[in-house]
Amino acid sequence: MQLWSWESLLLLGLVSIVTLLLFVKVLFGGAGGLQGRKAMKLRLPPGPRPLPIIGNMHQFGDKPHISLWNLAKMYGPIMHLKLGSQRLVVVSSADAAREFVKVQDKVWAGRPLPPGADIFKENIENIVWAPYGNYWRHLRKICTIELFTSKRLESFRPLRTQEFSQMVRAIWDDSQQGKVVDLAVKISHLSFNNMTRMLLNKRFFGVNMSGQEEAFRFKELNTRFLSLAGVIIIGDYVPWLKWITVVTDFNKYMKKVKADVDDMLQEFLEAKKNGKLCMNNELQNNDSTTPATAANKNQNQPDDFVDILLRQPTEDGTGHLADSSIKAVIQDMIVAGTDTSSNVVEWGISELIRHPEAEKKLQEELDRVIGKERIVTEADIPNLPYLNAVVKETFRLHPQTPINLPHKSIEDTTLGGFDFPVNTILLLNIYAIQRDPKWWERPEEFDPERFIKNPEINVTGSHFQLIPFGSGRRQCPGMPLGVLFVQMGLARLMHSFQFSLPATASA
Ligand code: HEM
Repeated sequence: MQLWSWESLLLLGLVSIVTLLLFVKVLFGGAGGLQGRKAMKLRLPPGPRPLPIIGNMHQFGDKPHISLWNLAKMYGPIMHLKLGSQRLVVVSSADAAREFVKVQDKVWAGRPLPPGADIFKENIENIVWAPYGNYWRHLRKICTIELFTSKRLESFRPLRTQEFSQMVRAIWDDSQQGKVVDLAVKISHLSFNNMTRMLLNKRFFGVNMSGQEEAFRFKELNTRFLSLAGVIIIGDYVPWLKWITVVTDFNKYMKKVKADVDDMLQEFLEAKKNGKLCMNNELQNNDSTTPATAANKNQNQPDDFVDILLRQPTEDGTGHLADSSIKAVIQDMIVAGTDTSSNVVEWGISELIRHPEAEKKLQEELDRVIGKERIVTEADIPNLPYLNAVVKETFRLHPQTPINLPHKSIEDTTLGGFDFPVNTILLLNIYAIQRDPKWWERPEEFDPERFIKNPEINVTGSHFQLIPFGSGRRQCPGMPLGVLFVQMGLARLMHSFQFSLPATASA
């Protein structure tokens, strides 16, 4: 099935706009309608002039982070735009970001509805899209005190070690057989396995795995679902153009993807409840890093996330978390936590290949601290400053959400001398912030040394010039896991292999 791009929807929308433009102009008297009069009283930030009906939608382009960055160079770090009738504030500097998500953290902790929410007409149960309120707070609390504690993450350490060893082994085996190794696929499967083992105690990809087809289907469905989250649906912003998604069958497509993902998650949940989802022992027995017997495997198996979620109460304490909420959380973790993490490792490797002096330096550090006789462990990470610098520099140049997930104001507010009515959408241009020459010398260059000189700058959300996980109440709850995955991914790969460009390729 073809995925509809927002451009094609926009094109269809424009056709109808042309025919209706005249009518609307007469009806609302140009900019003098109620919206217009209200806007005149508000002190709004500068920004490009919106067109009637579509607002600034045409200025987003196919790389909105770049288009918005270019606009910010003209209009400043706090910029006002419109998507249809929806107000947006686009923030492109670290100082302004601090004001919005630290000083006014709570005011901007809302989320707009996800794309196409109107098509589904269901309560939103995902953490990612849940409105700011009791339900979202309850799920975040479960994340903080149950799922992402250091103790819990530590309990999954042997499992992560196994998965990393399996990846290294698979790359080695393929290369020994003269096969072309698709590193991106290997890292992506590793990330998926890592996550599904933590979530469901289920491993999808790898040698002798029976469920490859199921795995590809699940992963493909999730990828489709993720791509839908980034689509701009014209009817969400121009309500009288909702019919476009009906005539183009786009709403049917969205419903089908959502239903397929839901069916699959329901299957996993049922299997889990009936004790039918279980790791096979083949991995354990193949792995040289963990002493293995069938008996100690079951004994050592930590509770997975679904085990924990099944024990959680509802937010009002009257029962257990509904299946629909548990499925939404599983989906959040897979969609938000797998490709994001593996993409950063892939970018890190590609930057190191293009900068052989940095690759050499990292390998010398690994050889000096770990040596050739043992593998890198998570306990080694604090002793690897150059690795940490490479990781931060990769997060800086390659943020996985170049424009942060949208936030929304939950009340009227004033900031920097500007007025923002309730329900204004906030977009942080992380890409622009992390390349701002005010903070970064030669910002386009991959240069881990900048973090050797300033080791105190980190990604945890208190240095606003580096916020790949966002900051404030809505900050990524999976950050500790994401960072660990990238650190270990780069360390294990760089400790095990020498990467270089083929003689015919250029950096
Ligand atoms: C390198 C890896 C990752 C990156 C770069 C990343 C980045 C982000 C960013 C930028 C946000 C939006 C923050 C905001 O709205 O201000 C976010 C939200 C979120 N992330 Fe991550 N993330 C990563 C890994 C993970 C992992 C491993 C998980 C879970 C297992 C996860 C789960 C979530 C969830 C549930 C949210 C929504 C939070 C909310 O709305 O309250 N992420 N992530």
